Amino acid sequence: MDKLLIRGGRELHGEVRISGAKNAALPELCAALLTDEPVVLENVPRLQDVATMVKLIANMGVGVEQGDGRVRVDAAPLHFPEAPYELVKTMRASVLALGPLLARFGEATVSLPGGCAIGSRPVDQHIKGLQAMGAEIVVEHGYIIAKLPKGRERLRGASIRTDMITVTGTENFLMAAALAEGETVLENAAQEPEITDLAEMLIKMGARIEGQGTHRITIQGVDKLHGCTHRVVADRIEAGTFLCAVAATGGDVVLRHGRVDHLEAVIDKLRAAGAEVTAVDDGIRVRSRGRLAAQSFRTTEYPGFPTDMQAQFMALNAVAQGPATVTETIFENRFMHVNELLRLGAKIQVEGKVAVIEGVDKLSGATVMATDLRASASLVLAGLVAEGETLVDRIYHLDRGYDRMEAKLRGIGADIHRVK
Ligand SMILES: CC(=O)N[C@H]1[C@@H](OP(=O)(O)OP(=O)(O)OC[C@H]2O[C@@H](n3ccc(=O)[nH]c3=O)[C@H](O)[C@@H]2O)O[C@H](CO)[C@@H](O)[C@@H]1O
Ligand SMILES: C=C(OP(=O)(O)O)C(=O)O
Repeated sequence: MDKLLIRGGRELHGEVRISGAKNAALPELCAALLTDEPVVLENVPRLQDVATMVKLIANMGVGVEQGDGRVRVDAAPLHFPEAPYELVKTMRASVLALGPLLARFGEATVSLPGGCAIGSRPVDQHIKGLQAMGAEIVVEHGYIIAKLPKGRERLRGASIRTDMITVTGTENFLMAAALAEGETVLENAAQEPEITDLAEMLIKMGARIEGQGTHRITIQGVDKLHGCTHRVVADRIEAGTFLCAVAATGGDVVLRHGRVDHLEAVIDKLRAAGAEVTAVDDGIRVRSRGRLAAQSFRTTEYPGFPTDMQAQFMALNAVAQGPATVTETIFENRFMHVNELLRLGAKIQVEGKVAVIEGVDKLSGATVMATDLRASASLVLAGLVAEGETLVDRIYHLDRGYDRMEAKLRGIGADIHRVK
């Protein structure tokens, strides 16, 4: 099993190219299932979840060609509208196949994604919303089995208000509603940039959507969608991770393609901590010197502080000056990195949803174990600032969602290597 060996204590300097967003590429690969014409996605990140999604749709009979960050999807030959457990178990985003399959074929069988390290993550809201659109859904033997009632050819538009804001739920409804009969109104919709990017792609395919980027999205269903070429939006979480890395280690780095406007909550905290963050031509520049001031924050839905950045900012707080509280409001079990940070010498106490961090002068390298995607990134950041060697085990979690992270870090001066 691959591990990362990091020798900490180096400043980071230079330029990093931010890849396309995992959390946009995954729904967009599923959106390509909505049409029998070819769809080309550009700027697709090279990471394990994308490979899994490609495998999942290829298994349905879809033609997929890949190369140079482009993926061409031809869903005309799709004949098996199913997502089996073996492929779904490693990636919750597989549930995004449900809406498009149901909308185009009137049936779908998708394995329940199951719980994962960060929380139980049910999909009840996805099911409830699609039922409101006329689907008959049962959950049996670990599968969501959905179909249209006899005599119906299309989903019908509906007014859907979810109990909480759900990102992939909103995406499933957007894709399903694009081909439904009549109008769908999504109240309490997620506003993440990945939602807006998906909506823009669907509009290129002929969908009629208004209100993306707000809590109320209206979709007028159309009979047919066509092919398109779409460039995946830059990954704000990858950019945020590099921002925290440079802020914590010190240095001066430009994140090419990074978007300041998608990271305001994180950048506000970095500036308050003492890092200099500015918008530059097609990118973000971050400069940092000396010890930062620890920052308290609560994770909330976009445009609030993203839960997907909580672990990385916690690593920065661990070596900053003063106390800070971090409150995780989205997932019930997203402090798995804390015990590993403690092994590096951090001082953190967790009480329910709140972690209290007392910044220490230095961390010291040790062997630590990654438990989920962003926890892994947090441990890498901690390793970059720790004295001596840190070995991060189980980095398959990191590979799920980062495009060659260690190569990018090496490119700006980090001493980090993949070892067996
Ligand atoms: C592939 C992808 O885009 N993943 C992102 C997406 O995950 P994902 O879309 O799975 O996260 P949601 O926005 O759905 O989850 C928000 C909260 O709602 C709960 N919930 C959600 C749906 C449902 O049917 N029932 C229910 O109870 C969840 O357990 C969680 O507590 O948004 C999360 C929150 O920003 C991010 O951390 C993930 O990186
Ligand atoms: C939790 C994440 O992803 P997923 O929803 O794919 O598990 C993430 O990107 O941090």
